Amino acid sequence: MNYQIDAPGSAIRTTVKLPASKSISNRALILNALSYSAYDVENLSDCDDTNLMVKALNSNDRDFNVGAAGTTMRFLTAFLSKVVGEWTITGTERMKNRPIKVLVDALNALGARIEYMEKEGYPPLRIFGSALQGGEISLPGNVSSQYISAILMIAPLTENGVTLHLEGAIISRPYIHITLQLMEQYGVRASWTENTIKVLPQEYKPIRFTVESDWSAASYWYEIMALSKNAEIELLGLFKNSLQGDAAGAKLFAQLGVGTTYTKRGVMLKHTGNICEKLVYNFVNEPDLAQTFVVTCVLLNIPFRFTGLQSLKIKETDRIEALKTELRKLGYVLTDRNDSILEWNGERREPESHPVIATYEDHRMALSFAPAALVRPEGIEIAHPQVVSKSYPHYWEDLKAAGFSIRESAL
Ligand SMILES: O=C(O)C1=C[C@@H](OP(=O)(O)O)[C@@H](O)[C@H](O)C1
Ligand SMILES: C=C(OP(=O)(O)O)C(=O)O
Repeated sequence: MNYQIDAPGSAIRTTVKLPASKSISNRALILNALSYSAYDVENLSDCDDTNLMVKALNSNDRDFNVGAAGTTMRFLTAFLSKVVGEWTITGTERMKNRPIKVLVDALNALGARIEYMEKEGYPPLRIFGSALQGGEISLPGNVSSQYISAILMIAPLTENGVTLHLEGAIISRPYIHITLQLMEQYGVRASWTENTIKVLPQEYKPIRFTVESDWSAASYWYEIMALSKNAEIELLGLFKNSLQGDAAGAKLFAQLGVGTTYTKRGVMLKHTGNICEKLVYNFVNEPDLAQTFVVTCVLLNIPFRFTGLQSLKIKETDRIEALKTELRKLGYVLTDRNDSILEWNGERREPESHPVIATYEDHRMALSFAPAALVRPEGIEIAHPQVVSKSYPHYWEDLKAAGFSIRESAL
């Protein structure tokens, strides 16, 4: 099934209840389990990745399938390695090609026993859970921060605590901060100096915890605002002092003419008319925002140079290739370099007469391309639109409520 999406017939005036952050939801679920909390996490995300975590933590099975959920795969691997028993964990075909060696090596060095069931370095895994010794180890910080978050959350429950020396550049750093801040809210302190994070043996304390709205999901509404001539959009449940690194999207969108006013219940977006001539930015701290800004910039005809994109190659799909291929269909020629830089200097070619945007089982492809309907008189057709459920299940309903027309079309 495809969706044909067309722009609203009149000005957009909408208030959106965003999904809750899946990053925070999945951490809170692990910390709730580790603190033996009797409270439910409030305002938990209803997205696939969080539902998969809930299902795994509440099941009596020994074999887990976490689908396409990266955080669920990585966090559960660490969690299960200290739960006595024998477990297996697998996921989608793509998940079986997303590397996990750095995490497995690190956990094994801390006393775990984890084996590969198929390909060395990749899921599925067999985990022989037991009490963990902990200790002092080095691991690369430049592949995925999720490995680091996964280890940190179980670190206080090891016999000797854990000291992590992070080698190389540290990518997705704000996600490590989210982990440490949530651990602190659950009563555990860690120290982070330069490239070393140290967690002593400690106990978690159960707390009542409410998840904030998802700043990554908010970015698609900022994109809609940037591409609209006349719109007023209110996004509920977002705060200036967010735990999420993707809150940085608000400042960056200011360069694309979108102003943010913080209110008691969220943010109001307004047009400012101040638009940069070229956008240059390093996305190493906010990799999930890259697709939003790439698509917004080309559609606004703003050349860009985006660096720090190295982790995009191992996400739900190779996002650098996916962006290049799909934007080419719309007539934009992007170039990439060193697997980490994506640029557009304004080069165009003849667009396809009836492009269909492929989504590669990547929610962010559908989420970031749908707003293109606002600048294309013929609208935009998106393949496999159901992929959005990975992080934002009610996206299409929210777009309809804002006035977009969304019709099913056959493949
Ligand atoms: O810890 C997290 O919640 C996440 C960390 C990031 O991954 P990497 O650390 O692999 O870049 C991000 O892309 C992902 O969507 C969520
Ligand atoms: C990369 C993402 O998720 P994950 O790595 O958790 O699958 C994402 O949501 O963009």
